[in-house]
Amino acid sequence: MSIPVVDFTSFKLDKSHVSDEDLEKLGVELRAAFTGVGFVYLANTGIVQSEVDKVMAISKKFFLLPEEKKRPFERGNFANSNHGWVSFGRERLNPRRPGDLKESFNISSLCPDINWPSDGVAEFRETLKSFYLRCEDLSLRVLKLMALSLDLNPDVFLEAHTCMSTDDNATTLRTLYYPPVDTGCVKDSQVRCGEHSDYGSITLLFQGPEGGLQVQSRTGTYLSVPSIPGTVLVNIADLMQRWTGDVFISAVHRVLLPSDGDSSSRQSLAFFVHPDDQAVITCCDGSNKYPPVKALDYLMERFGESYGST
Ligand SMILES: O=C(O)CCC(=O)C(=O)O
Ligand SMILES: [Fe+2]
Repeated sequence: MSIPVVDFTSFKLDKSHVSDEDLEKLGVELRAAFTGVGFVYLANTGIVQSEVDKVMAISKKFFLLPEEKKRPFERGNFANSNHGWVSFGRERLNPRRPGDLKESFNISSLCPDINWPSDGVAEFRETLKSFYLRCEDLSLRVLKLMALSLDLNPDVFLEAHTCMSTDDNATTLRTLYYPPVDTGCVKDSQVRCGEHSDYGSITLLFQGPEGGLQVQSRTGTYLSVPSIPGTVLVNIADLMQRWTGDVFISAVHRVLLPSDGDSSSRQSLAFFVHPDDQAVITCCDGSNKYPPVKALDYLMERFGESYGST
């Protein structure tokens, strides 16, 4: 089993016309990926590598700032409870392991009066905001294709994602930084990013050239997921698996330690798409396999597991 690459040219960003035939073709390809391994690489989406590189470069500049410059932006200091900087080791995506060897910054609010890092990273705000909006655009295209691919009303997922980029929707652009690993300080079973599946509807993922991501296949073995420049990795998250009555698969993934002697850092960007806070997620095939759940209630429960509190 491997992760397919799908050519998204016919529905790329900024394209206003797409034929029904092209939509159907893309739907069939996405369906095969999402019912199989749960991950797909999209090529030619309109989001180009130079945009990704720019976001990674300004992010790295932020992460390398002295701690006192980052502290004021810590997650917990904002009205939006998930927005902000998450310090090194703070999060455990697999609660059975020690804290992940990474730090991150969550952009969960685009509210105009929010305080952004600017000292030494003047372009941080504009670069991340515009990347957020590009990812939002692409996600809506993917959500439409997913509904079509299941022969559902093409708006069934879109109707539950009408408030992205407002405080009534938890969608988050997260920039991640994995510093060089100091093997002398690594705790037993500690890794860069513990085994987990994502919480929301879908995730767009961009890895730096280092790669390192691994995805668990249906048979339980882990596949290496290299970085393919110019592509966007898209994966199904848990609430979408539940929404589709387990038709689309939310696969477990992780990032282990680099090999001995590898002292490189690693970066990635994840755009976690969530339904609107008040959206009630009910199995779209009418199966009632899972009881209806409000998107925000579901998310809060999951955050409680990865941060050790709600
Ligand atoms: O850094 C990566 O490549 C993966 C990160 C991830 O899976 C996550 O933050 O949910
Ligand atoms: Fe993840």
